Amino acid sequence: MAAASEPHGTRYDAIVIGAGIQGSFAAYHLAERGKDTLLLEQFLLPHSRGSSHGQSRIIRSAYPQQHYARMMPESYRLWQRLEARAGTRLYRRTGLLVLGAPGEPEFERWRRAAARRRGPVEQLDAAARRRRFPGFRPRDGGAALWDGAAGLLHADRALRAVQELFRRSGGTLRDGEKVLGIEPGALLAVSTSAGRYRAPRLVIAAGAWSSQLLAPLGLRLPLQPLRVHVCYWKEKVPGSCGLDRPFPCFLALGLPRAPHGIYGLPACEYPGLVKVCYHHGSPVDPDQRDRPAPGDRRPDVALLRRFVGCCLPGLEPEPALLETCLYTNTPDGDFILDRHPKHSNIVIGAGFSGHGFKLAPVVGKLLCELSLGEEPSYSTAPFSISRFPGALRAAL
Ligand SMILES: Cc1cc2nc3c(=O)[nH]c(=O)nc-3n(C[C@H](O)[C@H](O)[C@H](O)COP(=O)(O)OP(=O)(O)OC[C@H]3O[C@@H](n4cnc5c(N)ncnc54)[C@H](O)[C@@H]3O)c2cc1C
Ligand SMILES: O=C(O)[C@@H]1CCCCN1
Repeated sequence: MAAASEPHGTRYDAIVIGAGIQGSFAAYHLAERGKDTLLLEQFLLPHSRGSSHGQSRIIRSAYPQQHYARMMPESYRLWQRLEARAGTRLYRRTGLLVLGAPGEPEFERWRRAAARRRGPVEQLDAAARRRRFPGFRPRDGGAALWDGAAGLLHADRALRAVQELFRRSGGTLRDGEKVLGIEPGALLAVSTSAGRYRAPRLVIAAGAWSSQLLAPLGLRLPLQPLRVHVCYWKEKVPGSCGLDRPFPCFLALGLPRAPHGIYGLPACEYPGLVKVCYHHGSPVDPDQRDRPAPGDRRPDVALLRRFVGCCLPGLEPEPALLETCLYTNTPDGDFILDRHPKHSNIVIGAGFSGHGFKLAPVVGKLLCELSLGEEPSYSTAPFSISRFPGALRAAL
């Protein structure tokens, strides 16, 4: 059914704010369910100012938390379905090495989770790791897990594909249109820089900008936008660390000077350049992302130099390219997927804490189910707003 133009704003069945990967998947699921859906994006698409740009994101089943591991089989299936429908390749299998040290608490958490599930994640002894992956020279006495089905997702291409399918399912995508105000109610209203729209349900998936939209709705969530440096390192031997080489994605845990972990992916978006980054950043206003504070000496880049120099002998230990991206972190690193505590027809998807891309097909489905008032396919208890009592008090 086409959206109806009314004196108080064009009417839709659902409005989604934010055309990053989470909002785009939420909108796609709503449109697939026959809902006349409007997806609003403040920037002209494509853009690189949020969290979903670039050409590589890790996808893995290895997860220390059950609530994510349980969603991964369906997420892989939905990515496959998207590939088939869009007729484009989004997933490349590379495997994932999880590097750590026996007895180190974080690594043990991953190891116990892998053992409990008896799934696709196996232990790798030091000799096997050296033989199969000579490009890695981890610490003495180190240990490894191997997730053989893991790989990478082509992020920009995936975002384009899901937005295209959303449109093909009858959805309306309006970019370059910033949401300026939300009036709650049974039929809520959304005002933008270019118009006014009404709908009985709203999904807010505004990434690092979420707090700006939620504060006027009485909700103060502990969301911290972080500027993250994305560093690329040149192979010493051309072609040695590409997608077709025994150079998998990796995650190095429990490093004394890098408590949040260091990760990497084979050369993919730029020929000969391997992405190796620190899984953390510095607090930032998302509109000032590209203006680092004076005196910022990039301590993350310094620790990456040391890591590359000692553990990845096939790479030049100086970054060849540096880009920026945004994380939006919660204090516990878990997502927020919930209804607004006071306005139940407003659903929030936020705080993806640097690990949300792989799960976006399932996250979008959950946001769609929550906004349709249905029982979600997976328990959303770990993602609830009530785990932040301060936010609730402010809202009610
Ligand atoms: C460097 C980096 C590496 C990562 N690596 C991985 C990985 O390996 N694996 C993995 O699974 N995940 C990874 N992630 C995390 C993943 O990319 C994010 O969790 C995900 O992209 C978050 O998507 P989003 O839709 O919430 O946010 P965004 O992509 O930022 O989308 C939010 C959108 O809302 C729009 N918006 C905001 N306010 C308004 C408004 N008022 N009006 C209209 N539009 C608005 C914004 O412009 C933006 O486009 C990584 C992230 C980064 C930055
Ligand atoms: O979600 C992931 O798999 C990665 C892990 C390392 C940091 C970035 N995100």
